[in-house]
Amino acid sequence: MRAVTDLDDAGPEDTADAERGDREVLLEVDDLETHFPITKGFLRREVGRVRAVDGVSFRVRRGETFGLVGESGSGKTTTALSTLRLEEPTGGEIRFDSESVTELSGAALRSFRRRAQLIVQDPNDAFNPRLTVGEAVAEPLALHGMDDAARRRAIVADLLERVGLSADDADRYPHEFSGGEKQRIAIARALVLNPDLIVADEPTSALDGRVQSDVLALLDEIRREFDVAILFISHDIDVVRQFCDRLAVMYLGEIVERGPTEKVLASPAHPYTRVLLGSVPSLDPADRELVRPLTDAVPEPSDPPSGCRFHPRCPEVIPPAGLDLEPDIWEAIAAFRFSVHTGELPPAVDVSRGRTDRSAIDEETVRDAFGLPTTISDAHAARAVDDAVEAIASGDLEGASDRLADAFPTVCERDSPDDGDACERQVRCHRYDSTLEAEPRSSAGRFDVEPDPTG
Ligand SMILES: Nc1ncnc2c1ncn2[C@@H]1O[C@H](COP(=O)(O)OP(=O)(O)OP(=O)(O)O)[C@@H](O)[C@H]1O
Repeated sequence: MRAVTDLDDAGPEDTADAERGDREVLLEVDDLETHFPITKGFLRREVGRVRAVDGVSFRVRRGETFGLVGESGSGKTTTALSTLRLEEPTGGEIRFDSESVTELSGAALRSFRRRAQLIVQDPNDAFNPRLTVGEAVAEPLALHGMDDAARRRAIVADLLERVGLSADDADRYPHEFSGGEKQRIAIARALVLNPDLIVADEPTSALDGRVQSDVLALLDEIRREFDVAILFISHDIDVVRQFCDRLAVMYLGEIVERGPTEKVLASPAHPYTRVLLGSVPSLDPADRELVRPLTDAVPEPSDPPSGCRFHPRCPEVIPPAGLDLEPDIWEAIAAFRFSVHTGELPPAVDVSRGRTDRSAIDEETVRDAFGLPTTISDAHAARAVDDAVEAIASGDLEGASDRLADAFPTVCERDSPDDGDACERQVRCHRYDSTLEAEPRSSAGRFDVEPDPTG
């Protein structure tokens, strides 16, 4: 497996990050797997599994912010909940402060949960409307045995002030506060047991822009002041960029790329990371190429694609060995192949919605609709494309799909890429596999690697 490493020397702004990077590991997650059974009928027979989290590994160091980013449905929340054992993992290993939490129960599990707190997305879901703010924030203290009411009240008053509210707010009720204020109260409650880790699941996505930044700034301040690590979940790579020391990009239950935030975002190595970045206008410097996926629909985690899960959408899917094609011609053929395979057809050839008449579809329409090149230099490829075009024009989608699959096999469909060695940056992509011919196209390129002891 080829490795990716630093492009830049550390600048002064990297110093604090480097210091956090030297600290010991707090949370280790190895090969985490959380599958949900799909059941059918009266006897609830298992007919399949949603592979929400499927072999995820990462480390969070003391006092650092680690971001998990990915589209909706990629498995971020399930990873967060499974890490805290609020959802039962179906496989893998979790260690916190060097101790396994995978088998904990009873008092030991409660003690772990005291040290690892959760903040949820919508602060409206976080509070019992019948408890005052003071009671809500103090509740964990009482549950964990602090009987002295005056002491509880003093701790709550102090925390409310630290999160930018007033000690008097303790006597008010949650509905009297705005969304941003409620999220501040949730942060105070998460801090009350002095945790080592806060898992923040989209803590700002239910809030408006300005309030979002305030809450992020507060979380950052809290992290410094309380020396607490934060596992930060977000679909918004821009927010992760502002807030996290390191990040991992998730796609369909797997981590596809992981590394220091600045480096991953300056030179994203995995094609999916580049697609994700290309879709964020605010991260789009003039020279950032817009990388589009070959197909749009995200497959179901109950039936993920074989090999690399991103391959049917990957603009850098590896061509079959021995095929003599320009990269852009191959990309057009690959887009054709996977659009036909997934049934994501351009409107001009899609008869399924009744808007297009089959008799109006001839071979030229098919070529135009898929943007296929008029000349393909490789005779074998040209023949296969002609055959598939003809099959589609005559209404035989399945025949076209089979012909294209036969003619254009790819290692990305056949084999799962591995993560490579534990190094500062990890990329799960065959283009980083030194046993294959395909070069990575990313500006991250191939470099020697500083091994990362924390993985
Ligand atoms: N309890 C459950 N039973 C069955 N499927 C589930 C369950 N919880 C989550 N899933 C499925 O697992 C997949 C991952 O969901 P998850 O909520 O972890 O993703 P996510 O990246 O956090 O997305 P979002 O940002 O939309 O919450 C989705 O397909 C989801 O429908």
